[in-house]
Amino acid sequence: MYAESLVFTGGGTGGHFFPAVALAEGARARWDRPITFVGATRGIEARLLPPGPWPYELLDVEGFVGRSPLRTARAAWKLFRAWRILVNTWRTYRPWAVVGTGGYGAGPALLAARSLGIPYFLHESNASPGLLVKRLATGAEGVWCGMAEASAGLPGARCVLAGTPVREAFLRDFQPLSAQRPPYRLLVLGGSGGARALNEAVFQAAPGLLERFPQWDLLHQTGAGPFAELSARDRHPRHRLAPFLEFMDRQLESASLVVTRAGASTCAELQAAGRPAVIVPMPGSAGDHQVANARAMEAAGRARVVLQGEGMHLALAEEAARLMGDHARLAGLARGEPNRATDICLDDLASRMQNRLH
Ligand SMILES: CC(=O)N[C@H]1[C@@H](OP(=O)(O)OP(=O)(O)OC[C@H]2O[C@@H](n3ccc(=O)[nH]c3=O)[C@H](O)[C@@H]2O)O[C@H](CO)[C@@H](O)[C@@H]1O
Repeated sequence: MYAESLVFTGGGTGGHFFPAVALAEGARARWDRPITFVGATRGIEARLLPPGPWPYELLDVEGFVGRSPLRTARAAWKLFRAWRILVNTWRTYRPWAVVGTGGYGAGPALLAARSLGIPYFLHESNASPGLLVKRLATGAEGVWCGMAEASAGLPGARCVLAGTPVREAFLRDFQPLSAQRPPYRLLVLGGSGGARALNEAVFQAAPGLLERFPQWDLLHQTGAGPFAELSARDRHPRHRLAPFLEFMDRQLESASLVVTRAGASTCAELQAAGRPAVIVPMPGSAGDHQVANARAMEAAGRARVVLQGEGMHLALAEEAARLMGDHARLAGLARGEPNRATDICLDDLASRMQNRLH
């Protein structure tokens, strides 16, 4: 399945997996070349790849960041084992190129590509690059950056400012906010794994908001972990819960206001769909990139930012109420913009691969 194929690798979290899906969808639309995926058995990709259109291989690897010395050693051993599996296969069935979007799921394939001299490309969504991208950037044919700031952390790399690719379903016109009719939808997103602190704040803020705004309902994505416990708790009759949402393009389209974390893909999707947001960035993300993402959305007039901390449910309720009660203010934050990131990345890939032939 690998011979002459374009391999996509990235995962662990949705923020690393979905940009790989977006790029693979773009590549499928452009070229005839076989596409394969490599990911991790414990990443979100293990749940979302089957029964998709692409052949894939899942390897037993885990993350390094923030682990004890013992777990770091175990992660290193697993990475070595997975790398060896791919190197052995790829010596015979050599891929054409490898595209990695980061996360621990991308480690084995990118390292195997480097060992065998297979051209590889990287995508970094965040303002401050992740561990894997930092280590592998100088040997990459191209490093596609979601944000201009990322290139400062990647000296010597061939960086291209691309933005963060979104899936095909987001590359279309979205119904404008002005066409919506009641009931209006407040959508809460905690990122691919959910966000416990945000869940708590929403549970505290929701009853007051829903009482005050009878034309609104609330759909709250909790994350798979907290879902069962939260489902057992008392809540307002118009406060619905879901562990994970499929078809995010449609979920955003039917929302009038989104309360969310600031993962790079979520920000790119909000922008593509043109939906206003109140963003509560995850504190302590690497290099504080979520705060940077959230501030960039605010500076572009697409969102309001509430920082996590004591009493944040009050600030969140106040900010949400201000928007829910004033459609003109809400519409002012609905600034859609088509996403061109996939084309920028794949144009670069095509030209670099072409140059290698000459
Ligand atoms: C805890 C952690 O490591 N978080 C990181 C992770 O977050 P996370 O995985 O939450 O990142 P993003 O917000 O970038 O992406 C989430 C993706 O999952 C999709 N989705 C989410 C929820 C859902 O119910 N259904 C669904 O399809 C979204 O549409 C989006 O495509 O990657 C981001 C991008 O590198 C980083 O900025 C975050 O700091």
